[in-house]
Amino acid sequence: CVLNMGQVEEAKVSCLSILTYHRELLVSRLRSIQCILDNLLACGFLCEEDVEIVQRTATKTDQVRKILELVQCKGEEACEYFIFIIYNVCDAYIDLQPWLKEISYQPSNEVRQLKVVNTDPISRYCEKLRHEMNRDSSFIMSYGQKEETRLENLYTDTMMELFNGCNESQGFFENLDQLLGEHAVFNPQGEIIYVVGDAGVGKSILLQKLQNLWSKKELQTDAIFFFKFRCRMFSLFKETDQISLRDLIFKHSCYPDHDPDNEIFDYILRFPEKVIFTFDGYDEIQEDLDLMNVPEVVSPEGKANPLQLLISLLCGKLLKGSKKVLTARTGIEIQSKVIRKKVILRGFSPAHLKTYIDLHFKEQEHRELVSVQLDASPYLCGLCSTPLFCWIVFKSFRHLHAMHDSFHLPDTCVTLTDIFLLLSEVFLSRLASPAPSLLKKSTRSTSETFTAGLRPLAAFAKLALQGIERGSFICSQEEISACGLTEEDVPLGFLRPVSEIDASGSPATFEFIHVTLQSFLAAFALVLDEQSAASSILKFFTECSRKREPSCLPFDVCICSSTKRGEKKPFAPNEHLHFTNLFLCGLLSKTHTGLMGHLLCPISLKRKRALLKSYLSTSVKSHLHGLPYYNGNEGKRVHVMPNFLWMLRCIFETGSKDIAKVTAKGITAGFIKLGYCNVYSGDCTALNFVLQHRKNLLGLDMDNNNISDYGVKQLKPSFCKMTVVRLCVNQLSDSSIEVLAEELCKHKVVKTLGLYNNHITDVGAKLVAQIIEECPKLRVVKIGNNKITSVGGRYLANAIQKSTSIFDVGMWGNSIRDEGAEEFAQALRNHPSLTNLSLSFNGITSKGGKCLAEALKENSVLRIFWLVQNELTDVAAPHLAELIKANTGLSHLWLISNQFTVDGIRHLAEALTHNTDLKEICVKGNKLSEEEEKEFLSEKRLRFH
Ligand SMILES: Nc1ncnc2c1ncn2[C@@H]1O[C@H](COP(=O)(O)OP(=O)(O)OP(=O)(O)O)[C@@H](O)[C@H]1O
Repeated sequence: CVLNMGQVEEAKVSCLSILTYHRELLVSRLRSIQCILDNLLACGFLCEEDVEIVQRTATKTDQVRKILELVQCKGEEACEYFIFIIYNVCDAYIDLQPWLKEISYQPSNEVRQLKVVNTDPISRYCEKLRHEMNRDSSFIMSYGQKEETRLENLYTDTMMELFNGCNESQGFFENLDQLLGEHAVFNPQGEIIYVVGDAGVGKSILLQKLQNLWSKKELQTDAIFFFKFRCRMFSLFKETDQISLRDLIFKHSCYPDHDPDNEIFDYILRFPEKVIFTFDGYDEIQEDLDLMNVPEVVSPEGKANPLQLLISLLCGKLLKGSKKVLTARTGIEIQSKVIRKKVILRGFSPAHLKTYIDLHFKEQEHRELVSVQLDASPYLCGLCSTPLFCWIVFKSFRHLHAMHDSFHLPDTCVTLTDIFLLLSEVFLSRLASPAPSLLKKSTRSTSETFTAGLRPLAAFAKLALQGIERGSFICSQEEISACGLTEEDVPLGFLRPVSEIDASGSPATFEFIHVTLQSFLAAFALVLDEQSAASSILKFFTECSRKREPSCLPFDVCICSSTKRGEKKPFAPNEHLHFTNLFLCGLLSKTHTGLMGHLLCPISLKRKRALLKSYLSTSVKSHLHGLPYYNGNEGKRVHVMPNFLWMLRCIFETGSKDIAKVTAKGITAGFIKLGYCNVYSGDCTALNFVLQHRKNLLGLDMDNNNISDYGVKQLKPSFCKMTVVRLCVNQLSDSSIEVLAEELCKHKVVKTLGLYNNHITDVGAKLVAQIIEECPKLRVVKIGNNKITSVGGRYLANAIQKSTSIFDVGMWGNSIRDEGAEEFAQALRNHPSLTNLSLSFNGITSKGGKCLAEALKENSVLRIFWLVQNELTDVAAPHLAELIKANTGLSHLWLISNQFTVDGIRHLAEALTHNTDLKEICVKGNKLSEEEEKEFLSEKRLRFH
């Protein structure tokens, strides 16, 4: 080995003297003594007796001293091997790696021949973690335990949309590695990587994929520990339970088998950045906030209630710097200051759905059959963009095929209730003897399957309801038996064992395979229950309609708590209750009277249906009446709340035209704002179901949702009434614009069309141009941040030129460049109505700028012109100056972030002296120094800030 210490000139220094020279450092920094001893012993440098002597030494530092003494006694070879162990097992000797660098250590060829076995507790623990993680994450649960599918055979990417602290979309992740990295961090002080999404959108599977990649060392991260927790586990502890962070990690995640000196935990405390935590399902914690009255935990050694430990971890009071991914259902808000980055899962895109079909169905014939049926039903496609629903639908296809030899879903319009009924039918059909394989025909109809399975179904339903009422998603063996379920019933598929807390080997607790299934079964229990008063079916409606403050994480000090003390389950999210209500509506719908009539007494069924109908009609009326209306430019407007969406979903699920009519009539405003309401494509069918009964025209703002092309297709029949169509930030592609062009041009009532931040290309731009040309009332078109080039720019400019109504056009963030700018210049010459135009972020250079400026001299209507962040230079300045001098009536000119220098700006400033109409030119972010800007201080209309 080579010692490079400056004073010694590239000379070979013996390892023995290195050990002498650096003795002090080694004594203070060397940990994991056992691994050194094991290897020295295995290679014969030490004998058993030596090892015993070391072990008998009292303190760690003395042990190191003893080892150094021994190896130095044994000679140069032993000393070299000693250093080689440190070099080889770098994880365990992380503190000594800089030292190895400092001495420029390179192992000699001789020592390389010797074997080093990593017996370091930390490394062994990491291996165990990876091994267990791999075992636990390799399969996706399927129907019952027997039919598990390998994760890699079914996992399909989903859309992961990024958001900043102001909840503005920042685009999409391309791969999972980006989740943990620095990409899209909007708050470096925040500790939580917050992943939210609707029920069944794939939050747990995303974490599972992350775990699986890490276990195979395929995740780009240097984290060596990974602890996964499900938040529902924290509900299992008693209020009085106190545990330490060590117990939380070791006893409830993965236990270290060999760690006599507690090195692993020490290491975790010292290097929290080496740790990844995933906490799945924050919405499932049902604890009372009062717990948080206990003092905050900050000591890693102290004991505390597990929930409090969780909060301390999440806030960074414990293990600050560790990576923490927290998932929750949409709607659970936590304060931005603890969030590091935020991701919203959007489910399968059409391309993902195609991949998923291919993974799910091996036979080409089946793939085609499924695709054809999906293509025929945008509603079904919308449902299938949620992976859970997609999985059930596809499983049902399979089941139908196996049982009835058919490959068709029963109805063209499938509701969520239908989907969960299908799933239950599949489970219950297991009770029957397998269908004769040759004939492949099932002798049982759906109602026969349900009637035959009524006993276990009712028992599962009761169990589910009890859980929902208690706010618990886990049930014990006793509860299962108490509901009348037998050992044979459990494997039917509704339940699965909870593995994490399986201490004795046999799982003592179970959970429903999915919370949404539990909600469905709870609704079933409400319908089937003939003991309680009929009105008890409405109990969750009452609970959901109770006014709540927005839910907030109970982060004691660092996160707001908007709830009153003492209220039971103050922050308990009620989405599963909403789902229960929704399924109740479905089960009591007219469509399912036939089936339900077999399962409970017809009089009782009739009473429940009538009760539900009358409740819904009354409550929708009072809900609409109570909404805050205000007057805007477009007349009476209303901004509806997410609860309204749930109401729409319920109404659709009932299939009742009467209630839909009542609702349509109750919307007295001419403009509904449904922005940021988490509307997904499937909701559009519900909306359309109601809107088709509306007589008057309506403006609809659905910006910032997740509607996608499927949603637009479902809204098709409603566009005839729409004066305002706002679908900005909604994942729309050109096929949506096709639908819009067809409908809007047919009815010609549209005044505002909002489409910014979608995926529209030149093909869509041509269709928007058609809408502009053919709709004489259209005033506002926002089509910024799409993928339009000069080709699409030309279509749009031509259409604008012909329109006499168009007033405001937003075209920012495309790439129409100079060619497009020239077309717009043509359109602007003498345009009679266009008052506000944005061509910002469009790659326009001075050439395009010149054309625009010249054309605008012949325009006296345009007031506000945006050319922000283009490539205009001083070359364009004289032309803009001419325009300014022409005094056309332009009042605001935005030239932020172009490439003007002081010379160019001088032209503009001089021109301004000839103009009285221009209120301001904003030239912030051009190429002027602060010193240069001072020259223009006297011209207040030239703004640099
Ligand atoms: N990326 C994916 N690829 C393939 N299948 C998926 C994917 N994501 C989800 N699924 C399917 O959907 C089911 C439900 O997903 P998951 O449990 O992850 O949803 P979730 O968002 O955690 O729902 P919840 O909020 O209700 O707990 C999975 O069991 C799986 O069958």
